[in-house]
Formats: sequence, C-alpha cells, structure tokens
Amino acid sequence: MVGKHMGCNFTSLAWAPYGDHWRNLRRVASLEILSSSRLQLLSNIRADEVKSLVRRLFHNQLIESVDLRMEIYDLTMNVMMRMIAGKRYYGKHVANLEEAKRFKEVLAATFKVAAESNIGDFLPWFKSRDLEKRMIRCRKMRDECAQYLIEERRRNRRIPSNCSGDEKTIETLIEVLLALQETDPECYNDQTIGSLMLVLIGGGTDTTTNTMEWALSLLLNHPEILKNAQREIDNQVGHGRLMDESDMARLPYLGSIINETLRMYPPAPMLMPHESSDECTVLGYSIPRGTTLLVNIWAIQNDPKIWEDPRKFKPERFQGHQGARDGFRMMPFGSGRRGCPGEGLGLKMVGLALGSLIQCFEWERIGEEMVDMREGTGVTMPKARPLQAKCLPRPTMVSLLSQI
Ligand code: HEM
Repeated sequence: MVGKHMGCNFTSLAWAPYGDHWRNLRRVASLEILSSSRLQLLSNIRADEVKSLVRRLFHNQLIESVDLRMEIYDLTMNVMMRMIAGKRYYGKHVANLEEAKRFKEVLAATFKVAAESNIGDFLPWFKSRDLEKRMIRCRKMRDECAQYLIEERRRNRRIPSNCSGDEKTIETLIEVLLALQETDPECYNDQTIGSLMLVLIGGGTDTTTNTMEWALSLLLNHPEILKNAQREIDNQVGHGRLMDESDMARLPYLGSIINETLRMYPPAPMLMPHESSDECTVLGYSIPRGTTLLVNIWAIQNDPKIWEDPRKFKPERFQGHQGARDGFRMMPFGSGRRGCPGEGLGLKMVGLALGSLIQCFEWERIGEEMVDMREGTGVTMPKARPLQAKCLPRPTMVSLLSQI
C-alpha cells in the first residue's frame, strides 16, 4: 500500500519495478544528484550545517543534557533541504516559519503512515480502509508541498539552465531537474521531480540520523573506544581547525566505528522489499515470478556463525577494510542494482558529523546507567528511546569553538 500511495503508484525511484522508467530515474539520481562530483560541489552545505550544530552546542552550554536525536535530525534535514531546495526548515535562520511547520508536519505524517504494519499487504481481505485513507490524504499534502517548492524555484531560478563551470556550484537539485525538464519536459515532468525529491528526503534523513544516534550511543557505553577515536582525530587533525570530509581517509578507526555500527544496527534491517521478476530456483526450491523477498540483513550481520561475538561492539574487526560492504555478510546499503545510490552521501554526512562531535566535545552518559540500546519500530530501525547525553566542550578546543 505504501508503494501504491506514497510511491506514486510504483513509479517513484524506490518503488518502480526494474525497467526503462526505473533505469532513467536511477541514472538521474546517480549522475546528476548523488555523483561524487555533485557531492563535492555541495560539500560546503554539509560543512556549514555541522559547524552550526557544533556552534549551537558550544554556545547553548547544554552541558547536562543534549537531546541528540533532535539535534542530529535537524542537521540531516537541513543538509538535505539545502541540497534539494536551497532552504533550511529546522533550527535558526528559517525564512518562513509557517512553511517550515507545514513541511515538518507532512514529513512526520509520511513517516508515521509508512511505518504502520499493514496486514492487508499479505492478506488482501484484511486491508485497512482507515490506513489507506490516511495515506491518500498524506500523499496529497506531500504533493502540494513538493509542487510549492518546484514553483518557487521555477520563479526564482537564479541561473540560466545553460550555465556551466563554477556557476553550477550554487544550483540546487530542483534546479538541476528543472534544467533537464527544459530539454525533455515529458520525462522530467513536475510529478517526477517532486517524487524524486521526496524519495531522496525519505531515503536520506532517517537512515543517516539513526546511524549517528546508534553510533554515539555505542560510544557512550564504550568510553574507551570513544577515547581511541578522539586520540586518532587529535593526531590526524589536531586542535587548530575543525575536521573536514577529506580527513576521513586518514581516520580509519572512525571509519571502523561507523562500519561496526552499521553492522550491529543496520538502518534498513530488512532492506527494501524485493520481488522476483522471473521464476527461478534457489537451493533447489522453485521461486515463482512475483514473489516478495525480504532479506533479513540484521540476522546475517549478527550471525554468530559468520561473526565472532556478533553482539559485541568491536570496531577493530573492520580495520584494514575499505568501505561498508563485505560480500554478502555485510550489506547495510543492500547489494546489486537496487543497492543504495546514496551510500556516498550517507557515509560523508555520518563521518563528518560524528567526527566533529567527537573532536569538539567530551560526551558522557546522563547517569550511571548504560544507554538503553533497545530498538523501537519504524521504517528504518530507530532507538526505542531518544539519546540524551552530557556534553562538555573539550578544553583544547575552546579557543577554536569560541571563534566559529
Ligand atoms: C547510512 C545511510 C543509508 C543507509 C544505511 C541506506 C540503506 C539503504 C538500503 C538498505 C536500501 C535498499 C537496498 C536494497 O534493497 O537492496 C536503500 C535504498 C535507497 N536509498 Fe539508501 N541508505 C542510506 C542513505 C541514503 C541517502 C543519503 C540517500 C539519498 C539522499 C538514499 C537514497 C536511497 C534510494 C533512492 C534508494 C532506493 C534505490 C532503488 O530502489 O533503486 N539512501 N538505502
């Protein structure tokens, strides 16, 4: 039902079946939106938002208790919205509070309906009419929001579509898509642009937010590992500047912490539902065409037959590894042609934000008790209880922090 209503009748990038339409969307997303060169052009947005989070934590002096889930969510939403539409909806410097409020409500409603179990997907005669009505209502509100942003960009297009070179650095993703619309209006119609935009927001925010929240929770429960990460950043980056994305190549321990978090708490524990496009045979079983396949990567990545002490947080096990993929035993971003196209962006956001928080602050649990690591419910796997922590600027960083 989510694919039908929120996935624009199975035409959005995440829901479209394999074929020309999906291939085209995927090409646009990978080449025009999430390619390394485009991500590089937009790296200042990520750096700017992380800096503003660090500044906020420093100046607010929220020593006793920081609501980290909220802070991280605001960060990822602002990064995504600035990349896509060139505006912030969270925290300070929000141009239109009413518009931001409406957008947040629509997004919250989307995540809520998308996360509801729908037994009707498996037993059609139990279909919930109430859930379906709410989805239809929610889709209407989402489409209105997306259309509003598209119209606004169309009116205010700052750069002619035939611009090139450095000028392109200020293009938002809607502008990129509007430029493509000029060359092929049928293919890049407003509905396709709106749906791509919403898929990227949906796919890119909760996944990265949850990864950072789980990682920080694990670190608070393992202060010795937090200290090791801090030591690595001190050695490689120092105290005279904030870390940047290019430092990640020299911070393998931080990379291992992220990999270990993605192994233990993959944000999409069952990937996306897949469907066999043809009849096939697997281990002697005949699988009919059209069978839904849910891949339980949580079970694979936490399988004691494959991983030693799988429930132990041991970043060291990833030392010497490149990236977050490891054959079929580790695939937090999925695998194959439907694997995540936002892996590069996701890892950049998580690496920079997590590294900067570790570089600038001392983090401690609120009390003696360990951080509650129980899982809640949702489209992506959230923590049952939002993470709260004590936060103290590191003495070696105070001078830099007071200048940013
Ligand atoms: C830590 C961050 C992220 C994780 C762990 C993650 C994980 C995943 C997974 C497991 C899938 C399904 C793969 C499959 O079923 O084989 C997926 C699909 C997808 N992800 Fe991500 N993702 C992350 C970040 C992002 C970001 C930042 C974006 C874009 C801004 C994004 C956009 C998408 C899209 C559009 C799809 C559907 C692709 C298709 O069906 O062709 N993801 N992601």
